[in-house]
Amino acid sequence: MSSGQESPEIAREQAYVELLHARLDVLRAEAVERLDSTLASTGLTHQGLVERDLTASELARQVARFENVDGGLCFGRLDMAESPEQPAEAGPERRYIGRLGLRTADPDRTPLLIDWRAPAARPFYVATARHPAGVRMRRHIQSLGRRVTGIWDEDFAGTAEVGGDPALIAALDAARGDRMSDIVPTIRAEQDEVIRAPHAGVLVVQGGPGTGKTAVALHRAAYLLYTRRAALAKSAVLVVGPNATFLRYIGDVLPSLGEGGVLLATLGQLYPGVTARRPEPAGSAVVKGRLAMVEVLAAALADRRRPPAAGHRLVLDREPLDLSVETCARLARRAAGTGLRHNEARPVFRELLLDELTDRVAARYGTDVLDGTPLLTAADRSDIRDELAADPGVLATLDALWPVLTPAALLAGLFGSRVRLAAAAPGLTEPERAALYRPDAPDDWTVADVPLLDEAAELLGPPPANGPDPRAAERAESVRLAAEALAVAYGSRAAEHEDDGGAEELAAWDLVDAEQLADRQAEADTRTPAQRAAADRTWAFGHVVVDEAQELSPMAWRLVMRRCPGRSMTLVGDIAQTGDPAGAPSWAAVLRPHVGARWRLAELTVNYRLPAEIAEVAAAVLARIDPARTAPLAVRAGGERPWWRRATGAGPAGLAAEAAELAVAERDRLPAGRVAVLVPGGLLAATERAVTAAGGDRRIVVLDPATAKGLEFDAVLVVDPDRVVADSPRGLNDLYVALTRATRRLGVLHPGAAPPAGLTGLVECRD
Ligand SMILES: Nc1ncnc2c1ncn2[C@@H]1O[C@H](COP(=O)(O)OP(=O)(O)OP(=O)(O)O)[C@@H](O)[C@H]1O
Repeated sequence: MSSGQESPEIAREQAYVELLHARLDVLRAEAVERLDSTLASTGLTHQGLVERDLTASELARQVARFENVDGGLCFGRLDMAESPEQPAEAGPERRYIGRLGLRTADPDRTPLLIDWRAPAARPFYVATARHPAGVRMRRHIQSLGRRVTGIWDEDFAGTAEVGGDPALIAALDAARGDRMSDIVPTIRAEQDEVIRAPHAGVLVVQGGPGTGKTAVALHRAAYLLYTRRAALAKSAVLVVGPNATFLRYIGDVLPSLGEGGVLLATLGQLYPGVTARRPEPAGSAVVKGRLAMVEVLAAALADRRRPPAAGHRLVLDREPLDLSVETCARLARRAAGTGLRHNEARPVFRELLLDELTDRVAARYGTDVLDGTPLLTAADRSDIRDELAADPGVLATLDALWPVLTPAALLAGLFGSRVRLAAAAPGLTEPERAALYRPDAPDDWTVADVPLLDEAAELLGPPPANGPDPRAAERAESVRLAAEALAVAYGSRAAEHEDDGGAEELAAWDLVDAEQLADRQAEADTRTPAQRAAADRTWAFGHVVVDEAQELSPMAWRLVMRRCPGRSMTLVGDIAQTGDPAGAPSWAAVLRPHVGARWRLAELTVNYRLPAEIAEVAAAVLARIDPARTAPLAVRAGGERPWWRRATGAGPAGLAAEAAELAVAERDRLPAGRVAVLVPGGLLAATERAVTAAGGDRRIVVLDPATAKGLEFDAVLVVDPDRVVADSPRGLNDLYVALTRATRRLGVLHPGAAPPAGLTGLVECRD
């Protein structure tokens, strides 16, 4: 690896990188200027305003893209082997690889930088000495901001070093911040294959901790947004993560690759209008996650339509009219028989009820004594029906026998009543029903309630609309105007396309159609597709990524599958890390109900997070979870042995104080980076207090293993491993998660006299 200013090659690359930045600066300045003048335009007509908003949001996106890729713009170079197609005088082809594509401003529009996702960049990731993929020399370019700090060449013509990768090792050895970084300069071949896999269908990416599943899933999202821009920019990509801490951790990766427009959400955020904050006892989460809840909800709905035991009485023209249980049940059966969802079938039930009541009222007038024909004409009957339709008693009857229901009302009604639970869930045991019973705060939801609300919304359908939409004509006019605006925007599109031509470009006319645009304009709606998707339960995402997918319950899978009817999905996870008792026992079991056997499995086998010494400790725990599973291979050795220490402090407060002291010492050993104290849930509050008292700062975090899932830290202290295991039916998996979070140092604080059971490879620390 060459480094330092003195190398002439570095100076040459520095000059090229400066040229790239100069081009990027020009493009950014142009975009900013166009954005400013677009926003400053005034006195516009309705159509002009629509056009302005459209252009402004597209330009703002471009500016953000240019700004986000500024650090580490170019990270590689390929010198291609000579090919017969290449004119001899042109010399061998040279490609610079970077975070986006750039071309010269002249009419030739020669490529200056190739987007890492373009096909032309692929050899950078897959070329090997044995299969050079047309590459003669691959160069890794390291930089700090705009300054080139080092280069490293792999010469596939066989004269220089091949193997190892200082750029990768430097990336892995770097201190961790509180945000994940992108890995575009150092993506490995097995990861590249997953990233560029065809978009269609369900792809499961299984891999042990630290194999780059999260990184790969996010880069795959960026890749799909690049290659399928037109479709995905409209339909948006959804990334589902296990908790808010995790989403914050990964939140910078896509923007650093120049990709916004992706919705990151936890499962608890996937039902618009609900924020799932209520804590959930483990027992009820398991029951709520079971597939049996589909039938429970359907039975709860049927229960809400059950006729009263004594039938239903209403008063019409001061005379009582009784609907027997059989009559009510017959009407309900016929309405349900339409196959419509509950709220959608209400107008049908209403018609049936009106028919029944009209017959009954008409019968009061009797028939002609001579020929037995009804005394009322068809017109009379029609008048009676109209009067009945407006009668408050009839409306009350409709509400009693076929009420409009919201998902929240159905669920709160079920959980709030032991009687309703018994009627709807006879197949559950008494303790399981007791776990669901919740009489207080009906509108306070848990994460496990969210898939149930979604299921209920599917059963119920939207509440019925009343009459024709008076705004229909107004809207039709808006759609017409918006279509005109789009046509203008399309006609005046910039000729400049800065990518290497390998993918479709994102443009306004790809993002919206006239109808969407009209909606936006009518409501002054400047939301992106991702923002609109977040507010719409029925949104069909173009691609869905689920991280830590092993944690989803069967009910949660039903919700996620509904968000992606096209089944273009990337599911990443590790069955050995399943901590949620409602989570996945195997990928096949999880996916069978939704896609049968039509899914592909890709495995990642190399561990980029753990040094070999820590990986060895974790591997022994993995063998206890499932002896058939192979631990991923650590890519580097750290040189520091994981340690354990006997806790001497008395009780939880003593243990917490000792943990805090050790955490502060770990932090002080590290020049930069972060320390995590991973404790059983019951010790969280005490340890947080103790860390603050011991002089903790932002570089020390206290978490339970479930929240630490997916995260990583320079040093990790696992407190009371036996209790971590004992705390949950999948406690060993939780311990495995806790032991696999450290990039450099791992310590264990153990209250017992003997060394921690089942943790091999730790050295005792006595000082
Ligand atoms: N090719 C790579 N180049 C540089 N760093 C990498 C590479 N692949 C993975 N990493 C780094 O390894 C670490 C682990 O990656 P990631 O969190 O994606 O793993 P994971 O498989 O999702 O782990 P877990 O199962 O524990 O959540 C991250 O710091 C990531 O940036």
